[in-house]
Amino acid sequence: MDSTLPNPAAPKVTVVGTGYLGATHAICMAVLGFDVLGVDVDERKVAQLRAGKVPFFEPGLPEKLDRAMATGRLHFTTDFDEAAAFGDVHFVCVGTPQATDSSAAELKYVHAAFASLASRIDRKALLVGKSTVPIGTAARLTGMVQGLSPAGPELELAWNPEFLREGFAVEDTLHPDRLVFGVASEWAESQLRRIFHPLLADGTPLIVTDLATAELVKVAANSFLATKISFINAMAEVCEATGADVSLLARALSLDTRIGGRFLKPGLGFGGGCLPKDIRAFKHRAEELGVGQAVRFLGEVDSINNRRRTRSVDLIRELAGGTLSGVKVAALGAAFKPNSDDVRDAPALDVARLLYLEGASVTVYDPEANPNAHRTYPDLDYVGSLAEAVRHADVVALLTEWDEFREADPQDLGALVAHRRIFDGRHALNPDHYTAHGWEYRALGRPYQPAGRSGAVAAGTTGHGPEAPARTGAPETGQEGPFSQSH
Ligand SMILES: NC(=O)C1=CN([C@@H]2O[C@H](COP(=O)(O)OP(=O)(O)OC[C@H]3O[C@@H](n4cnc5c(N)ncnc54)[C@H](O)[C@@H]3O)[C@@H](O)[C@H]2O)C=CC1
Ligand SMILES: O=C(O)[C@H]1O[C@H](OP(=O)(O)OP(=O)(O)OC[C@H]2O[C@@H](n3ccc(=O)[nH]c3=O)[C@H](O)[C@@H]2O)[C@H](O)[C@@H](O)[C@@H]1O
Repeated sequence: MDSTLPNPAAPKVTVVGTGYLGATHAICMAVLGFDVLGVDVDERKVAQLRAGKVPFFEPGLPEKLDRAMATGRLHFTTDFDEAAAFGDVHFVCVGTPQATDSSAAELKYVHAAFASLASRIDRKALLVGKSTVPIGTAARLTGMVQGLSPAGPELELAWNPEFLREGFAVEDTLHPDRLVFGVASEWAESQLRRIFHPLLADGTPLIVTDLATAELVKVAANSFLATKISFINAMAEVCEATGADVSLLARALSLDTRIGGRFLKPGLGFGGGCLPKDIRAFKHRAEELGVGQAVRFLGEVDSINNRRRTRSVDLIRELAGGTLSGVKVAALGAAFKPNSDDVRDAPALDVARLLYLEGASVTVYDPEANPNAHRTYPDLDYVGSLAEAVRHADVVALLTEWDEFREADPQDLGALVAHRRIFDGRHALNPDHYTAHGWEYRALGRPYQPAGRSGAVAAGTTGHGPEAPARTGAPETGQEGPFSQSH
């Protein structure tokens, strides 16, 4: 597929909501050859995008934005009149965060975006939801938009859920594992086939289904991923009670090709703007539908995940000698995962906050997320380098597994700290490297390793740390083992 050639037959598309998902979608659509108009209510964001700047950290996206802007096919606006007149296919990518007063999804942005478009569209057109929504939303929106639009039933609705991962957003958009079209008519399907033709021609598997199934595929996928992570973290709890080692357990499990190693990495658990709120909203919606029992386990998945955060604080307190009061902790990482500046429901930042609330003096360093973290928790101390963070630290806590932390030299770090004590919240380090340099090492679900002693297993068999290539030994071709970065 040559994605640089303009496609004269391509419809013009608008993308409403230019956050993590929408900006990526708009930019990639332009790269694929479409004329694209990105629309947002946030004037600052639109101004940044117009100036050729991606408003968040996403590897590879700035280069794609440059390329798309250079073609003259990509524009941004806050004007819905312009958006309604621009094209005949409109993608909606606005946020669906957790409601402030319940575990349900907040749908007011989705309603506003669909209403803003529908009330202005007076001809045959397709509105395509990409936001993650509770099952039944698309059917309800269909009635709403057709009632609002001068075009009436000529205005159709489809759902095209998105599965991209932050940190890999460009790759996942241009080379997705699958496409899902939730449609109510052949015409809607044909429009989506036209738009996604470059990816379909590339062999991307396609599932065409009804609106409800498309909505459900998305929340079911995120629920499965969250459950897999909480499963291994539940095993970590059992390991903590028995002296077993969850790292080796995960490795052994992952070698069963039916289980696989992806999303089986133990540690601080899942966060971000999607998995936590999506499992809660799904459970809430299932209860409304009278099938709450079917997904009751998602409450347990959530609880296991949250317990990892408080357990991390316990281990850091133990490392500090029993109290956190007045203890200087270097918190390495704030983002919910590496290669992202997103701190929404970030386990790392949550642990830093809990340590601070217990009286620790917490110094946070994240290579990209400091500004977002500072906006979220201004009380914590933020510094601009790893060295500044660890200087005079009583305990170092690795909370997000950025390469910079994985690759740090334990001897160099040791020269800066007050005490050589490290908590590895992401199973990202080789314990033996640290203990050999006089560090006390603690990790969730692993036996205690005092300074100067090797672990229960020889380095190299654990698959830990930078020495173990991410994919080595992974049982599924092209997939990561449980010890690699959480892709
Ligand atoms: N972030 C991700 O990696 C993925 C997100 N999703 C889903 O996509 C949706 C969006 O998520 P994010 O991009 O992360 O959220 P975000 O918060 O980064 O972006 C949402 C954008 O929508 C804009 N917006 C709000 N109301 C609007 C309106 N009425 N008209 C126009 N723009 C409006 C906001 O100003 C913001 O720029 C959510 O439903 C999420 O669950 C799905 C897959 C991946
Ligand atoms: O709906 C969404 O927005 C997206 O949510 C997740 O993507 P994302 O949140 O970007 O990040 P993940 O790579 O899934 O990681 C989520 C969290 O799980 C943690 N994780 C991941 C894998 C693992 O083995 N262990 C683990 O603790 C990560 O550290 C991170 O905090 C899904 O992977 C995407 O398919 C989906 O589109």
